[in-house]
Amino acid sequence: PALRADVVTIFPDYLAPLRLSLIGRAAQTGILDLAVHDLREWTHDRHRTVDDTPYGGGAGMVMRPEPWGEALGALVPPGTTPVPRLVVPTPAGRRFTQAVAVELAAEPHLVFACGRYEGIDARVAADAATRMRVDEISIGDYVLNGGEAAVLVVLEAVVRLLPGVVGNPESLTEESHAAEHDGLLEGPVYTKPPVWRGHEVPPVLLSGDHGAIGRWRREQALERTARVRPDLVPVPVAGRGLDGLT
Ligand SMILES: Nc1cc(-c2ccc3ccn(Cc4ccc(CN5CCCCC5)cc4)c3c2)n[nH]1
Repeated sequence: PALRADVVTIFPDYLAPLRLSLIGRAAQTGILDLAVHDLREWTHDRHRTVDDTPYGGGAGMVMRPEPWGEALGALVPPGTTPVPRLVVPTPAGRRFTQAVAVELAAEPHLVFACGRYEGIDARVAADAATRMRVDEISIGDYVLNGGEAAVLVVLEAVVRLLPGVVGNPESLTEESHAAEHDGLLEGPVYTKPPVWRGHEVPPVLLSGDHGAIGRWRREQALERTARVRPDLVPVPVAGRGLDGLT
């Protein structure tokens, strides 16, 4: 497979959507080798306890280190090659962007640790870091109840970049945030009918003048980016003039 992905969670059913559509097909065709594991497999008490009260006080509960240590030890035994990257979703992680998705898509093996409660005992990541690259990732500045939704987001963004997953690889380079698109947002898209409820498709798109269409689309991308995401509008660097922006 191009990518092996192990997901550890106390809610394995939450990852069921990964069996659908594009990602499901990638798993079926063997491009992706996906395994979802229930963390409670690595508990040994009658109540299969995975959480406990936080040292230092504070609200909520913290996930105990022992089950995580055993789970990661079982999935990544010492000496495993290639060494996987451990992706730990957290509000306190580095920002997940298209560039990070491209980075992760180049990895042969990803292990996702889905936390719940107020998070995972910090020693789990510290201990794992002695054996693998630990990547704490935030999918945005808002607080979820756990890491599972973040794993769905990360895996969707990563798997669609793998060769053979998306029918038309061209579509991967013309979209928003793609480096080839200068990281601009893509403009509006249209299909038949040419007029719908009185709304016309911009005539240039029906003109067949591909130069004009390309310029129009660029202008639309710049306009939309300036309106919706001014932070993404490239600032012309001295000496580089407008190249690539015309
Ligand atoms: N991008 C993004 C990812 C996540 C995410 C990912 C993984 C887990 C695991 C648990 N939660 C819930 C949660 C809630 C509140 C806090 C705040 N923190 C608690 C300790 C004391 C200081 C404050 C932390 C964790 C998660 C949340 N949310 N958003």
